[in-house]
Amino acid sequence: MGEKHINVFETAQKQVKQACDKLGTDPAVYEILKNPMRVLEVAVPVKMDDGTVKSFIGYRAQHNDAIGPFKGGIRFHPDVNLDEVKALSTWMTFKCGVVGVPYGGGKGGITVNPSELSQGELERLSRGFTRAIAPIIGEKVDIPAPDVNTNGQIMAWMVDEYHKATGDFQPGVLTGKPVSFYGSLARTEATGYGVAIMARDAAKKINLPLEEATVALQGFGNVGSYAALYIAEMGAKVVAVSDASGCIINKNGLDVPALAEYVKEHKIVKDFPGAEEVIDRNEVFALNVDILMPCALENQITAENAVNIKAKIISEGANGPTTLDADKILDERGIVVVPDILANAGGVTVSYFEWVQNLMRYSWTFEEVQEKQSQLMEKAFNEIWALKEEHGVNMRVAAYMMSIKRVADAMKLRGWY
Ligand SMILES: NC(=O)C1=CN([C@@H]2O[C@H](COP(=O)(O)OP(=O)(O)OC[C@H]3O[C@@H](n4cnc5c(N)ncnc54)[C@H](OP(=O)(O)O)[C@@H]3O)[C@@H](O)[C@H]2O)C=CC1
Ligand SMILES: O=C(O)CCC(=O)C(=O)O
Repeated sequence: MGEKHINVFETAQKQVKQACDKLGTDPAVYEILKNPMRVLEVAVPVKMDDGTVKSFIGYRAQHNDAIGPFKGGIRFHPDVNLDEVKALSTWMTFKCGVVGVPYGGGKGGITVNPSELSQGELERLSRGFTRAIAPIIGEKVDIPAPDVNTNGQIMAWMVDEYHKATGDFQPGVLTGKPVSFYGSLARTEATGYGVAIMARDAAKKINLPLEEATVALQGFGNVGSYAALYIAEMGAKVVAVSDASGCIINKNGLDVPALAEYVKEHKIVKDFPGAEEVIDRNEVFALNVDILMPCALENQITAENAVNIKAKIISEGANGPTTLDADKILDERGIVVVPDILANAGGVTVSYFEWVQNLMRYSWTFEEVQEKQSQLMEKAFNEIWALKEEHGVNMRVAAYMMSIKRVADAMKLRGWY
């Protein structure tokens, strides 16, 4: 499934335009925000294990830094392309604005299937990409982090390579690092934890007791696995989980910690012994559940499958999982969508805490970090819910309205328009 032909950068631009129109902002605001301020495309030659050299294309998009340094992950995936990176950097600007962390938006990626690389090739590619983007990143300038198929080890290599390339040891130049190397406790869990908190808050608003709620997730990587673990811990029943291999079901509830252990070892969900049934991965959205958590990639909830959705709440773990047409259908059908720029903002929120700890050379406990994260996200949720009620818009439009106003105010004060 997934409508790859839908251009996600055009989606991002339309989302921004819609909220600018609703706010009645000065035309200059959309004129500035419709494109990233800077985009760098690089070709990274890598010596492969067989002695050949392969050149990989990568990007770093810097959307807007009116509020603070550019911030956003780096994705390694075969579908990475310029428009995708531009869209993801746009979404980052407004995600940071929603939770009020002092950053603008950035995003990077390399067009590569990392599962085809050896560990040595992966390291050389990560280091080569860091050297290529080193001139435009920095602890106070642009701070990358993990995204799809990147992790703490890759962030640690990148900090090391940045140090070698610049002679400047800046552990805060990347976040999402291993805890034993300037990482923050609770960063690995943060995005999924936030997705679960946002689903819980939405359930409260529509009087859906979590203990009676059923949940289905698309994607069981970093975001999906922790979203599932936390929503189960909060009392809901996770009945379905999909990944690229298929969708597993247990109507009595999957044992999520056991599934997480299983996937660590076997990589795929399909053969998990605790499943009652395995269905096609594309059927996950049509299941009879109360809460859906898309935690994979863009353009997954489409006009075609949105009509079959039975859930009352969608908490978007992925960036851009819902197409514009699908959004309209979900809205008309009264389904509460907690938009990506709020639902998955836990990652960048705790990245911010990691960066603050790096700059202070100090560390907080796991509980302190999670407490700070939930406070920021719940505050944002309540503000957005109130705005949605006040203006009669959905949560996505309300989230953009709140965030655009913050960015626009900063741009105005800086004299950009
Ligand atoms: N990591 C973070 O902190 C943040 C991530 N996000 C967003 O969350 C999403 C997921 O990221 P993350 O968890 O880090 O990435 P991971 O690489 O850890 O996991 C991605 C998951 O999506 C699955 N997947 C891919 N295609 C499909 C499909 N067609 N159907 C079902 N499952 C599929 C993968 O399955 P398989 O392994 O079988 O390929 C895997 O389980 C992305 O949109 C990312 O931008 C947002 C905020 C922060
Ligand atoms: O942790 C971060 O800085 C950014 C994470 C990210 O890429 C995202 O929120 O999409």
